[in-house]
Amino acid sequence: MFSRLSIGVAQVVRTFSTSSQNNVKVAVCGASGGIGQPLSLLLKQSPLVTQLHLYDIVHTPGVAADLSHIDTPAVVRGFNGADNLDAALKDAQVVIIPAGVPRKPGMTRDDLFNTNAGVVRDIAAAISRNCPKALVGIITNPVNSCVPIASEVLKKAGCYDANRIFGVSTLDIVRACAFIGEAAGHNPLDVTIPVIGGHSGVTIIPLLSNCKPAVNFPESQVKQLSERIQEAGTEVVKAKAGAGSATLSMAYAGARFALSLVRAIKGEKNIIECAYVRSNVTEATYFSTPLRLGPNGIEENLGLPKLNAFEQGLLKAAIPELKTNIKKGEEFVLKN
Ligand SMILES: NC(=O)C1=CN([C@@H]2O[C@H](COP(=O)(O)OP(=O)(O)OC[C@H]3O[C@@H](n4cnc5c(N)ncnc54)[C@H](O)[C@@H]3O)[C@@H](O)[C@H]2O)C=CC1
Ligand SMILES: O=C([O-])CC(=O)C(=O)O
Repeated sequence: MFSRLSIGVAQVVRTFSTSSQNNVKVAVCGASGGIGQPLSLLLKQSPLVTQLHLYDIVHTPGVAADLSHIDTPAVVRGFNGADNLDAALKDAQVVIIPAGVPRKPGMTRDDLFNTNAGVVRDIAAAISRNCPKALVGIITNPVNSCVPIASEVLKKAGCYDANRIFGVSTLDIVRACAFIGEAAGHNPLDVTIPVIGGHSGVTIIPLLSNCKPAVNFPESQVKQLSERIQEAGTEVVKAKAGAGSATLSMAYAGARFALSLVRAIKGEKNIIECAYVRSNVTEATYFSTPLRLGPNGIEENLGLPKLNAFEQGLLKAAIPELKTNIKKGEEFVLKN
């Protein structure tokens, strides 16, 4: 069930040596939220994490006390309020950020910019002070703008390393595998597919032509599946009817991505994930493509997979939107 997450079942957890020299400290910023809590649970369940720091502006003492009673090796500490942000991040090797407000029906991800831009800016500034070498995964929306925001803040602080800053788009891949698995009659865990571009509407580019095992859907179904993957976040926002956006599937996807970073830090080879990163693959200066991960973040950007005519059309539609989103993030840091 958890094969994509690579987290241990109880037996694995119990046999894991806590004296491992490969300690990995992970910090979650926004740990008390709809994503933050189940994400922190999945990280606590993993034998790969040895220290788990939970930061939020509310409720972290309770979340940390609760999780700390789970019989796995990770030592859990809660950090509440802005005064404790620096301590939460001190020497973290992986920082995952689901802090900020989610969408309500009728909103776009870009409508979250005004609230969430400042949240990401302040956390990025704290990263520069306390853990400039951390691998950072940004979940907060709008991801397309928040990654440029964090990058500009780190540049200003003189510690920017493009290989270490990731926009987490793993949920798009998880959804693509689920929907294609269902449509093709495959176990979704056997499906792999790159989803490239960004993380909002038309900027999400699923590459069904690169799906493994290969799928042979009629054109109309390829279009319908691609649009469903692009609009899947909105599908959840509508179904939750005012109670927020995807949290549980995002926690699953976020844990998978965070644990891929942890495994890379521990020296595991050939870990490939798509993520939204600084890029020269297209005209957009940030773009998600498959990446080979290593202890220092991106080891190799595997570039643009081969696109068919339909997918080239999706790419063409995505670029102007991505450029606008990126510019908005960069200008925010210049002015604020
Ligand atoms: N990248 C992706 O694929 C996805 C991204 N998201 C985004 O993730 C974000 C969080 O979503 P939810 O967990 O559902 O929201 P939520 O409202 O349930 O939780 C957000 C948490 O962030 C905390 N927070 C707010 N300001 C903060 C600050 N300055 N410092 C630290 N913590 C702060 C809140 O106290 C709250 O606990 C949203 O922006 C949402 O749009 C959601 C789903 C998928
Ligand atoms: O749709 C949203 O607002 C949250 C999100 O990014 C997703 O579920 O993909």
